[in-house]
Amino acid sequence: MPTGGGATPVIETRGLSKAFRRSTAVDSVDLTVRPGRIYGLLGPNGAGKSTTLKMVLGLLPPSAGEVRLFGQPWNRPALSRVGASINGPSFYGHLSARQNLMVHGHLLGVPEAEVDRVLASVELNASDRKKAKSFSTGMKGRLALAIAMLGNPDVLILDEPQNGLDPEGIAALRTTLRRFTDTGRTIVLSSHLLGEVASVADDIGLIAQGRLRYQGPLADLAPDGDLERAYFTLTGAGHGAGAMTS
Ligand SMILES: Nc1ncnc2c1ncn2[C@@H]1O[C@H](COP(=O)(O)OP(=O)(O)OP(=O)(O)O)[C@@H](O)[C@H]1O
Repeated sequence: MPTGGGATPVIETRGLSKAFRRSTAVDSVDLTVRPGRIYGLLGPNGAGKSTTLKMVLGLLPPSAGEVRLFGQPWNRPALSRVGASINGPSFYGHLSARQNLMVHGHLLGVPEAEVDRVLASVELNASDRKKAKSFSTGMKGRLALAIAMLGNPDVLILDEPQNGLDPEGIAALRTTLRRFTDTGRTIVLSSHLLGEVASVADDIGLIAQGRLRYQGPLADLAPDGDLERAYFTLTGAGHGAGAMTS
């Protein structure tokens, strides 16, 4: 597996900040996401994860700081190399998985064969006519992932992709994500669940109250192996929030 040690970061933020009227959601965050890695952006509810990812994707303008993509200042053409799923699955409920992908594929100019390849990679059945609105949470998640993967992006940005999945779904997602990064590509995913991020990520960015409290390999987050204690120490959260870590 590539480690991306000395390679140009795929995503970098420097001093990235976002102030809303009443609060600072993201406060001078310096992310460094290296190629070939699964980077887990971890933090409690309201920590600033989604806001950070939205600024990386150009969906929200930063109040201060900068985003670099593939070693260049943020630019829209570079986004064609980035697939994303933000704010939960979004698709046409009255269409099947394949029909949904065909719509998105058409917009991206993606050939039909690519649609079928992506469907297969998330283990959705191309001939299944079931409508997306009646999908299980796991199937909806796989469809959202497939939409993000269309067009063969170099980077996937996924906001809480494990939300609502059962252990089997999380294991299947892990396999799909690992297959993606095995070819040198990169994933950034956010989660407020320590256990879920720890089960997939190579690197961790731990954010709390808008500030980055830790960034580096998962293995170095808690050298003594006690991830939960490290999480609470770094986020300043009370142990009353223990349920959020499993
Ligand atoms: N459009 C907005 N207007 C005002 N405040 C906002 C807006 N979007 C987010 N916030 C606030 O910014 C803070 C960070 O929110 P954000 O959604 O980035 O957190 P998060 O880490 O993704 O949380 P969660 O795990 O709950 O999704 C929160 O206090 C939130 O209420």
